[in-house]
Amino acid sequence: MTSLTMSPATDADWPEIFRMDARAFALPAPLPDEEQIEFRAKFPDDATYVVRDADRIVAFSMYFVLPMTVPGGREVATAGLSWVSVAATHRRRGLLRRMLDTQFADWRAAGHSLAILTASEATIYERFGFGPAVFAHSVHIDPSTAAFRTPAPDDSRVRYATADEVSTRLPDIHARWAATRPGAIGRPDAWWPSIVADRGFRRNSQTSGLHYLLHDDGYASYRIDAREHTATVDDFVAVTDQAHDDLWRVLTALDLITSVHVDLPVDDSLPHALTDVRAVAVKGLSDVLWVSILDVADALASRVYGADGVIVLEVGDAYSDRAGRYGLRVSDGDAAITRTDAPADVTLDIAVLSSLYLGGVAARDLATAGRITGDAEAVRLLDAMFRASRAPFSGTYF
Ligand SMILES: CC(=O)SCCNC(=O)CCNC(=O)[C@H](O)C(C)(C)COP(=O)(O)OP(=O)(O)OC[C@H]1O[C@@H](n2cnc3c(N)ncnc32)[C@H](O)[C@@H]1OP(=O)(O)O
Repeated sequence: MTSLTMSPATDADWPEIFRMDARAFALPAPLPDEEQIEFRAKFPDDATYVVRDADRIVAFSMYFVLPMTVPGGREVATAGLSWVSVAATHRRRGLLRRMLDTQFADWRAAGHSLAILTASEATIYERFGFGPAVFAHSVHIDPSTAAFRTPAPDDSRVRYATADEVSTRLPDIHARWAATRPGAIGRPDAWWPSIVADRGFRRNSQTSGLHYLLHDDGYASYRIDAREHTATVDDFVAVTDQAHDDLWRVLTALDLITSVHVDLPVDDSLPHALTDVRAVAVKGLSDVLWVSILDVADALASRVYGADGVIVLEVGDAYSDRAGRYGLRVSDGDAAITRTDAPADVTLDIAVLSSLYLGGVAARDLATAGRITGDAEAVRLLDAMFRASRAPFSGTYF
């Protein structure tokens, strides 16, 4: 390990970083130049690390600063860990741990109270205090049975749009949507070109480019698989219920399409708007966003709660220094948090508290699974406090 050094990435490192990450993430390699340029434009200069073995790069990690909506509607700047890769030649020698130790210190120094990530595997990040916090249903919709209960409006405001129109309209629509959903991740300006660009490596020879549907209060993009006659929704954002239904009326009535595939929030209203609830078949449940609370008092004070009350949490943390006893006093939905010596009502790990944070996992279920201990009354209160009015949905993979 002594020959291994860690330092911020320099401009000259990027071609090698792209080669290494393409190998690690099983992406097509080499990545075309235009895609490398697009990716590079998304990365901040001051938040990237490489590990070198002599003069070769053998590991990389970075983070974005990403706004995330928390229950109650406040937007919190989070540290979004991403592009973590360790060369197959150097795996399981502690490089991920070493990079994360540095990232954690950076996040703390920058004053972030929350870190987030989209995980390649579900067994890696709990040891660092991350818990799965946002889930999505992967669904297949059968257009032949997907009839809406109410007639279509005469004046549907959904239209096909060009990439240029979409580029102009999406940022505003997306920001308006993000304010309505806990867990929604805001997209930095530098991300839009690559989201709309529809680059070739995201499709195979049978798959169409992106088709864009636009509404004053929403949009959707999808691709068609010409051999399977399926459509896969790439992005779906609706600020209003009307936009949601108007867009889905179009997407569920695409001629010659036998199945529409999409990831939906777990509380999406679509099945209930249809005459046949089985038209929306849930094929899987995925853990789309992991959260780690970095500063317990700050993070817990940022969100709004579903029930008032007083509870003492005994938080465990085997990775860093978040362990301790925290008193949570909620009044009119707002919390005051203090360190306390009072007896604990419930005991839970920092990863479990992080899973609860956005309201996407119920305290009751975690207690049933043995991940929270405490008497039934305390668990009921914890459950009621951490509920959110809507299931969280992040909407962006990074
Ligand atoms: C946020 C993101 O970017 S998610 C993407 C993560 N990257 C990938 O999946 C790309 C392919 N994989 C890799 O590049 C690497 O295998 C990594 C990054 C997952 C792991 O890197 P390594 O340097 O091998 O991990 P490191 O040796 O530091 O292990 C740290 C701990 O995590 C554990 N661990 C590492 N990888 C895994 C895994 N895939 N599954 C379960 N546990 C794992 C190790 O056993 C070790 O446990 P311990 O310290 O508690 O005993």
